[in-house]
Amino acid sequence: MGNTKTRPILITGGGRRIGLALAHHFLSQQQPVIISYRTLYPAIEQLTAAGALCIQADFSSDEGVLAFADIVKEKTQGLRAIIHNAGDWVGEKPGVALPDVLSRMLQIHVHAPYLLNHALERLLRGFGHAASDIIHFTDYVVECGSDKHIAYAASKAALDNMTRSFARKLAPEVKVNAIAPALILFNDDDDAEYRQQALNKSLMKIAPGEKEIIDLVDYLLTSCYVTGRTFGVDGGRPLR
Ligand SMILES: NC(=O)C1=CN([C@@H]2O[C@H](COP(=O)(O)OP(=O)(O)OC[C@H]3O[C@@H](n4cnc5c(N)ncnc54)[C@H](OP(=O)(O)O)[C@@H]3O)[C@@H](O)[C@H]2O)C=CC1
Ligand SMILES: Nc1nc2c(c(=O)[nH]1)N=C([C@H](O)[C@@H](O)CO)CN2
Repeated sequence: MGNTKTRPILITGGGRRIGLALAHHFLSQQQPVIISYRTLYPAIEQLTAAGALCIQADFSSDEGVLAFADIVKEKTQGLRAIIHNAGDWVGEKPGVALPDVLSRMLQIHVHAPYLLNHALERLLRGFGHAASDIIHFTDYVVECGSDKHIAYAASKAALDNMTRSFARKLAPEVKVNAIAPALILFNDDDDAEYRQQALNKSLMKIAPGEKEIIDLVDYLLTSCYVTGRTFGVDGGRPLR
């Protein structure tokens, strides 16, 4: 099996919000962490000081994704897990070219996870039954679509489907699951009217914050049986 505490957990987009919270969570448990970051936030220096290996990467091209994978392979012989947190929430808006929206959404939510899972497969294998994990962060809208984020929803739906494909490919050494959040965190520029509208879309009427995701990630990492599944973290939104 190997000591899972020696193999790092790789988190893409670890420089802010959910990815950053996950990185600090694992570091607090003496679990080694590798993160990708695009923007050099102050948080990156803090993560480095806390012991994380922070690798700059822009996944807007396949070359950028594969270059990142090459660096990861130089830095470690094994991975405990890959958490595909990096994502971009872009809607269809006047003045924004539709081909650019579609390719940008597919690049970060489909190309990056697809290429990284293949490129890093070797680092996940060889440690025994259910010894490694891949977790895809999708979205509640995979179930129902979105009239304002069509390309985003389609790209997350592709990522959801890849969860089952990679689960078939990598079992039983590697479990592959998805987490499909609805509102978890607001963005700083969300105004009061938007915030109230968003809260009213679920039964629970809260934006729960990062811990809701962290707790589910912890569960998935401890399972020896669950794979190929998507877990909604959506406050009962489908029932509204
Ligand atoms: N927050 C929420 O309520 C919800 C979140 N989710 C999903 O959960 C995940 C985390 O959400 P959240 O923390 O809010 O995400 P954020 O949008 O706050 O951050 C996303 C991260 O991904 C990185 N990233 C985006 N595009 C690229 C790229 N082309 N190359 C490299 N890195 C990139 C960003 O880097 P940089 O900071 O440099 O731009 C950032 O670190 C995402 O996949 C999101 O889709 C799903 C539903 C709801
Ligand atoms: N990469 C991101 N994806 C998403 C975000 C975000 O801030 N960054 N936010 C949402 C919304 O919270 C949405 O779930 C509200 O209904 C979706 N995806």
